[in-house]
Amino acid sequence: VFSGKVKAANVLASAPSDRNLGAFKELGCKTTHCNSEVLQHCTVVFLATKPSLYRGLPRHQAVPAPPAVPRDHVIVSVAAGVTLQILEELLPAGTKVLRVMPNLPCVVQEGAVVFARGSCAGEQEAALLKSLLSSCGLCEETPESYIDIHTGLSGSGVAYVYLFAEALADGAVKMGMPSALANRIAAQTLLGAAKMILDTGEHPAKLRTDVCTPGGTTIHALHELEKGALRATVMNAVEAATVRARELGKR
Ligand SMILES: NC(=O)C1=CN([C@@H]2O[C@H](COP(=O)(O)OP(=O)(O)OC[C@H]3O[C@@H](n4cnc5c(N)ncnc54)[C@H](OP(=O)(O)O)[C@@H]3O)[C@@H](O)[C@H]2O)C=CC1
Ligand SMILES: O=C(O)[C@@H]1CCC=N1
Repeated sequence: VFSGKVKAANVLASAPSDRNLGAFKELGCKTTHCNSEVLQHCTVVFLATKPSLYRGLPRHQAVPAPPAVPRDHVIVSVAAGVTLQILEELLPAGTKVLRVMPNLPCVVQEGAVVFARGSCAGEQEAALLKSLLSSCGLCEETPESYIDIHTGLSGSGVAYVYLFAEALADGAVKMGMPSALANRIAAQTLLGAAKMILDTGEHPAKLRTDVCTPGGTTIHALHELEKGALRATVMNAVEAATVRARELGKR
């Protein structure tokens, strides 16, 4: 909607309450509390409920679809861990289904999204989804096995980055800088560092070395981060979220 690729008036969002629907209304999207209305009016349907909702559902009933999901519909799930196999078991046979893992910065069109397609979804559905989601940022089709890893790296990863941003700013506050300024500078530091990786194509280790003046400030700071095992801790975090995503997929 933000990119202009989809007209807000052509979007119909459904949820039991108005908790999240207000944001859709503000954008000019239509809303309902009746899921089957979405199936009636829309051919591309995103399932964005919590993964736990899929657990224990009887086969072929993930979508209350009287009488079934029509053959021209494309169903896209964003639920962490919920596999294509589970989705295909839950949906009527022959349903074109794709599985996506987005991350929060999609809302500012700087997201990182990967997706994989089910056995009945072809090139056409993959191209449609890629075209829609490319407006949210980087969007790649990958083997399904990468989706849980992407969840640990990026879906959840933005939260680790926020924690790091908060810690950077807190360090500056400790040293006497006002919090609002420290937060803005911490965010710009992350943005600039990320842009350098993407624009130069350099490995982060090379760029990090470039910042380290011999005997200077950075190497003293990096020594502290190594003593705190920052790298091993972050690797453990990615692993923990990936393992959890795999658990969420178990029925
Ligand atoms: N948060 C994130 O950064 C990311 C989340 N995800 C995935 O997105 C999904 C949603 O997570 P999140 O946005 O955090 O959770 P939210 O609770 O904000 O959103 C879930 C929505 O599902 C609605 N809902 C619940 N039951 C039904 C139902 N039977 N039919 C239709 N809608 C229903 C809820 O309605 P109501 O508003 O009435 O409660 C709510 O609006 C999860 O599967 C998660 O794994 C994936 C990537 C990133
Ligand atoms: O925490 C979660 O389970 C979801 C999936 C990725 C980001 N948030």
